Amino acid sequence: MKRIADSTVRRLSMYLRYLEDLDTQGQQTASSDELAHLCGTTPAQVRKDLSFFGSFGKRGLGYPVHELTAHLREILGLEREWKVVIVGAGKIGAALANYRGFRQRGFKIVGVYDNDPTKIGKPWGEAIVHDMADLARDIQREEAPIAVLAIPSDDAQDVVDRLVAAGIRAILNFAPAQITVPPHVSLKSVNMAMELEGLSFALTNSLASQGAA
Ligand SMILES: NC(=O)c1ccc[n+]([C@@H]2O[C@H](COP(=O)([O-])OP(=O)(O)OC[C@H]3O[C@@H](n4cnc5c(N)ncnc54)[C@H](O)[C@@H]3O)[C@@H](O)[C@H]2O)c1
Repeated sequence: MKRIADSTVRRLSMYLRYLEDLDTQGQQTASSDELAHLCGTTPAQVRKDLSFFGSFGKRGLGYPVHELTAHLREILGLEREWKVVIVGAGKIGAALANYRGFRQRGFKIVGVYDNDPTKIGKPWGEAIVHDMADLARDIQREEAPIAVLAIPSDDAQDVVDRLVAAGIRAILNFAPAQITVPPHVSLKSVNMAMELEGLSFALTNSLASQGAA
């Protein structure tokens, strides 16, 4: 498998969302111009991104919406269900566990874990909070490949090491900590403050360019 940049994968997810909408509306084809316009990129970028994965669409006719939707779902590995465990039954963990969009897109939360004795065994939304002591056993029994980490930074690396030892292959990390994982494990860290800094940059530069005009 060729190494595909994260930015390309993010755009594929975005193309997929718009294509699903177009498919639901019964639209048969979509041009690279249309996809670029919907996704805030350029037609050349759309063609380049999609050309990584073979030749879709015919020149002048655009991309077949239904077929490309199916291809993108396959490329992104969304043809199957992925089991997910959440570590940290706090505010972020609760928001994630209650988000129905994950289930709709094929991510099934199979367990929520915490080390707080006042939370363990208590109902938590539709789930029950499990003891960290059961984490490794449950991951192996469920064959869950994905973990979401929603605990404070202090223990983040220790918990990641436990997750990796238990067989987890991909981690979505919310803790603002520098985490390391072995090469066979994929790690994505979410940082809302960095996203806000991106917006701050965009605002600052658009204000600067308005001022310069
Ligand atoms: N990525 C972002 O943009 C973003 C935004 C807000 C918060 N955060 C971070 O997300 C994390 C969770 O935030 P929160 O507001 O949900 O915190 P919270 O205090 O509400 O919940 C944290 C939970 O983790 C549990 N916990 C602590 N240590 C544990 C361990 N070793 N094993 C298992 N469970 C453990 C606690 O008992 C608690 O239930 C924090 O690291 C926070 O800084 C990230």
